[in-house]
Amino acid sequence: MGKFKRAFVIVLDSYGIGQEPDAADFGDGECNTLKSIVGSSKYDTPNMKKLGLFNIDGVGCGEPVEKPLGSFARLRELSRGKDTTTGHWEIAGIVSERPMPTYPDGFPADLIAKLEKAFGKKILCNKPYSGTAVIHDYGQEQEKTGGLIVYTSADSVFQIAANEADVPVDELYGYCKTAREILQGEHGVGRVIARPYVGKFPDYQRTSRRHDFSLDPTGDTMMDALRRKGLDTIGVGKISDIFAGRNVSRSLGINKDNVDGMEKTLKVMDEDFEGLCFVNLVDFDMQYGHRRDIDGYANAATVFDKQLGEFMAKMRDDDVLMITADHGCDPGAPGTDHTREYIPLLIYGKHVKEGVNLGTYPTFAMIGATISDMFDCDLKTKGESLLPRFIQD
Ligand SMILES: O=P(O)(O)O[C@@H]1C[C@H](O)[C@@H](CO)O1
Ligand SMILES: [Mn+2]
Ligand SMILES: [Mn+2]
Repeated sequence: MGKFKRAFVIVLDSYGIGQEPDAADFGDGECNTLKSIVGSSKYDTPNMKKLGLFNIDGVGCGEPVEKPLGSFARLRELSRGKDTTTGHWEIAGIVSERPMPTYPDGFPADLIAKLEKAFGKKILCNKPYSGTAVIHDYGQEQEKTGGLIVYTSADSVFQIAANEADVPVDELYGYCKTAREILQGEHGVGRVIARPYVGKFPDYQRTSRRHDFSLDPTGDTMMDALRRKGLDTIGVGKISDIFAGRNVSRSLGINKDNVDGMEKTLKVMDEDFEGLCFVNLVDFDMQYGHRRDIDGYANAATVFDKQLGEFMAKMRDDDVLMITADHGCDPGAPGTDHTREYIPLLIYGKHVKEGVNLGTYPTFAMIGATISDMFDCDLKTKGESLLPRFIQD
């Protein structure tokens, strides 16, 4: 066994650090999620700062520290997408050369007809929409007609929203599974997402029983490589959903919120597993990024940073921590969609050199390649291992 026994990879969903050179191809101009939240009075992340967050190439905000505790890098996305599935798959090693289908004008009529027949229900809306606005605007029609609210975004997603009082969650999951089977090939959207909500007009509330039904990963992932050697691959939050469950040896399930996700992760630290603990903290994106709530996002970053302090204090000598993201969702940008941004990579542990600026790399898959290298596995990926550059001899 090499120097590392447990690798914790924590994805702060949508925590981008500045627009990528090809941001305009994705409809984005100047954008920088980190810069937007650093400006808020709610933002205070001493631990991320100590690790070297503001020492990363081009972050363009915050104060760099003299002696960062971690090694750090800026990663570019090679895949042609700026969504959660594409981003997590690339972190794990897969570069998606072809963009997944998106529907800026809604889903085609013949596809809607096929889905309505399969559901036995009417489809309402069928437009790109913000998920909180769509239930406000269509919730009454949903109650009156018993139809299903279908909507999308700039991402490759097919989202179904319904009031739990009319459509029990398990029934909603059933419709999503049916849609997943139909939405393949040319219409193989990255995710079908169940969006249950409760309440009466105009006070609807989305519940935490969101569930993402992803496409099967289209290439080799770091979980596949680690499982080929019988190592553990634990998922916290929606990691298992994002990879359609493939080679996630144990899933701790959807988090109630980020605090719950970090509490679960802190508990995993008491276990003697060997391999990867892969964590997604989605509130940054879902609760604040898409809602363009700068102070909310900044406060979530501050709350996470406190739990990060607990995590760092609890690490063992043969642990390694990587903190990263999967795309941007700049709360200071126009609209409500993701933004095409570089992601940060902070690496910390007893066997990790302090203060090494690893620079900028062309793909998120550097992470998957590095994890595979740490455990002497054989991941097939375009990423290259950063291990030789930061490992403490
Ligand atoms: O329902 P909302 O507006 O939160 O949907 C967002 C848009 C993204 O495509 C989806 C997955 O991140 O969440
Ligand atoms: Mn995401
Ligand atoms: Mn999102």
